[in-house]
Amino acid sequence: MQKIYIAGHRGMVGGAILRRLQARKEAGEALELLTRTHAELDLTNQAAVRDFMQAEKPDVVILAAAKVGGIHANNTYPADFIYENLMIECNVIHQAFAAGVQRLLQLGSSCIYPRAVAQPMKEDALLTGVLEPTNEPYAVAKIAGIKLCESYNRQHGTDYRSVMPTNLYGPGDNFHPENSHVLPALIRRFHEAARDGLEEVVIWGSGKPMREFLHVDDMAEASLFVLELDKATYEANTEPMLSHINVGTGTDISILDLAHMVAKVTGFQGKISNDPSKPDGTMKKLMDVSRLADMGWKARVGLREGIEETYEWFKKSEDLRM
Ligand SMILES: NC(=O)C1=CN([C@@H]2O[C@H](COP(=O)(O)OP(=O)(O)OC[C@H]3O[C@@H](n4cnc5c(N)ncnc54)[C@H](OP(=O)(O)O)[C@@H]3O)[C@@H](O)[C@H]2O)C=CC1
Ligand SMILES: C[C@H]1O[C@H](OP(=O)(O)OP(=O)(O)OC[C@H]2O[C@@H](n3cnc4c(=O)[nH]c(N)nc43)[C@H](O)[C@@H]2O)[C@@H](O)[C@@H](O)C1=O
Repeated sequence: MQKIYIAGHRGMVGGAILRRLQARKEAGEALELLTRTHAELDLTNQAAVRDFMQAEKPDVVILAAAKVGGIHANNTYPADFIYENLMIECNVIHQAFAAGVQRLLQLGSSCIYPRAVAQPMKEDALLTGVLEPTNEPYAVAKIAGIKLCESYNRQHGTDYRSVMPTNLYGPGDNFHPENSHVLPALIRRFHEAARDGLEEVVIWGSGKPMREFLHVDDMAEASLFVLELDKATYEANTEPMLSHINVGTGTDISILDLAHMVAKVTGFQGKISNDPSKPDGTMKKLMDVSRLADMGWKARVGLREGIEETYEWFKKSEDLRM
């Protein structure tokens, strides 16, 4: 029996990972799935995390809990983003180690890479330049997460791995009008405009930035794929001080083209205009996904198909976190 703790199981990614593992358990795999809500266990509380890890002693930890948000939230609450994410990572990774956990997977983000860097971005672009200012505090915390895992591996011989997702979306996303990422924000805004017969929808910034979008089910599958690679394969495809693995689709789209796609899916037929007072952020951040592809994994869900599915979920869901 393998006991797996999924931190952040009520979030978009943690929820998708939990669903996959639950399905495997129902199919007969010997798994014990351990979860705690934020209210039951605040991961920024060191003593609470220590007590939990010591009491439960999981075999494997999946760290999908984090303070997460789009460009506006990152820019408006930088202290929350750096403090909470550093605390969560330090507590979960250190207390997992102290409780004897040998295997751990943590999720970072594509924003760890410098803002002006060769595209597509390879794993070895880490720490080669200046970060994008709109999310620098969050990115610094995510880089610390990678370095925590590498340091425990080097000093203590643990097997702690990191995946770096591109921009994610799908069922369970946060559809808050200001604090969410672009795709859920646009789904909600275009849906409401179509429903209310509005003539115009405004998108933030110039519409020119390019973004790469990965469906959360693909992300959950990739997370478990990396976690379950045998150690020799993982080590042959990474380096001790460059141990993270990019996860993405390898293709991107402009925000304006994305807006047109969401308009089509939601049935909005009016005008799309821009609000140049809002930040563009990084102009391009396309992942080089060859490390993962060489190990045998690639994304499956197409963007249009994924948006249609997410839109159906959005219309049915009563828990939109907004
Ligand atoms: N969404 C995206 O586009 C991307 C996400 N990622 C990374 O993927 C991971 C998962 O993100 P995603 O699923 O989208 O985020 P969500 O916001 O959907 O989920 C995060 C979860 O973490 C929980 N959480 C946050 N703070 C605490 C805390 N102090 N104690 C306990 N639980 C806490 C949240 O609970 P509650 O809501 O109750 O606070 C929530 O359930 C994160 O590491 C994120 O940085 C990386 C790239 C892109
Ligand atoms: C995943 C990644 O997410 C964040 O980075 P980001 O990619 O810049 O995030 P975003 O999804 O919020 O925006 C993408 C683009 O889209 C534009 N845009 C248009 N209209 C809306 C809109 O209505 N909402 C939002 N949020 N953006 C909009 C917006 O101006 C920007 O040009 C990081 O902070 C960090 O958290 C991180 O790692």
